[in-house]
Amino acid sequence: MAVIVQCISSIQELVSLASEAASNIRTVASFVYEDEIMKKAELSLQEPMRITKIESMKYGIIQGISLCLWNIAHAVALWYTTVLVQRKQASFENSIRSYQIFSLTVPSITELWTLIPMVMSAITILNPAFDILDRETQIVPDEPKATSDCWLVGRIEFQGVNFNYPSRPEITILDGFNLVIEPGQRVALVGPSGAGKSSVLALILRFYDPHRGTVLVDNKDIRDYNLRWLRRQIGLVQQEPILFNTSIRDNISYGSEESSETEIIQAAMDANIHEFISGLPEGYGTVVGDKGGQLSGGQKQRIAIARTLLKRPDILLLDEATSALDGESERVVMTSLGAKEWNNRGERSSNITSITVAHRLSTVINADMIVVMEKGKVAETGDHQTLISADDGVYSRLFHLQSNMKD
Ligand SMILES: Nc1ncnc2c1ncn2[C@@H]1O[C@H](COP(=O)(O)OP(=O)(O)OP(=O)(O)O)[C@@H](O)[C@H]1O
Repeated sequence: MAVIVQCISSIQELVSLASEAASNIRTVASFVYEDEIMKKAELSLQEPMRITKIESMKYGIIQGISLCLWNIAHAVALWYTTVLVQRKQASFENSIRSYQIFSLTVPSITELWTLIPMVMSAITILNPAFDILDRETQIVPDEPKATSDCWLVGRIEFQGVNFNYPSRPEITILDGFNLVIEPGQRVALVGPSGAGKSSVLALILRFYDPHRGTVLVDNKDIRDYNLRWLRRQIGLVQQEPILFNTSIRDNISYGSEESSETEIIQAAMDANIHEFISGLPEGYGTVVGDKGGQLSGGQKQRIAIARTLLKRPDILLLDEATSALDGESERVVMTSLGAKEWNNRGERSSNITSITVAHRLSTVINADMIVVMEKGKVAETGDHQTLISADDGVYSRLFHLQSNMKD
């Protein structure tokens, strides 16, 4: 059984290698790595080939032996039938009847025997799938009793949150993390790479639950909300937006299919991408290609922002979402995001709460509050002016470093 598992894992390795190489073909080609990929593919096929050869031989031998045994049994049965008839110990009629039953049933039994290895392989292949299906999720996505009938003002609070990823329990990502974000605040999370900024966003979206401490939204433990409903109130735009191989219109209205053309255009305008789309021969009907391959990084990001704005979230999370935009374009997008109120929905009178994770500090100077993170903790908070005036502060140091690099 172990050999079958090994064979399957080698084939899975090959499939993932091939799909990874195909979807990253530009990187592969630019590093002239095609031959290496082929070598790796051949290498990963060697073991399944060796196993398949041995298994085929075993199967052939079993088949041969069973066929041989069947023919011998056939001959013995025929011979014994003749003997019984000659000795008048059985009538000819009964002997033929018994022989017929024997010759019809025995091949089926032999056939069953040869099927056993195939059945065992099928069970081995299916077992991991059943294990996944049987796995109980710790975060219930659709708890009917959980809160889902309100709208959010967008106050977020982290109370003494300790967090580590389940795959690396020994590494503490957030360590006694405390933060209060008031409704409508535009907050920027900054700090060195690996400080835990994106992990903060992951906890707000409840991709994970904290190990210790509480995340509160509108003063209520995030675990008391219906998860699907909560995620519908939150908009997330990531650095690498996922676009589908369909029209720009469908990509923007993804998840908000009921939106009108006017609303789609307004979202595109807010994301500063309407002008570009209008200039295309097929406008909003332009198909963007596989993973948005026919668009630039900045255009993809702006379409993703438009898609999120159309969702009209109460809380907006931007994880390096404007990193591919030029300064002017970024300024326009950030200004329009800052002014979002959704008051045309008649439900909000204040701005939406937004949390932006950014490396380029020039993009966060207008934030209401800048949170500087270091090693899973809040190192400093304040607005740009306050933080820049603390000469020995982390923010001040990072800001001057980035300004000097530009000069
Ligand atoms: N899914 C995951 N499983 C295990 N560890 C992870 C996972 N995602 C992130 N990490 C680890 O958690 C730590 C914090 O990552 P996080 O992405 O939150 O940092 P960050 O401050 O946003 O970094 P960056 O600015 O480089 O994006 C890192 O050390 C990272 O390796």
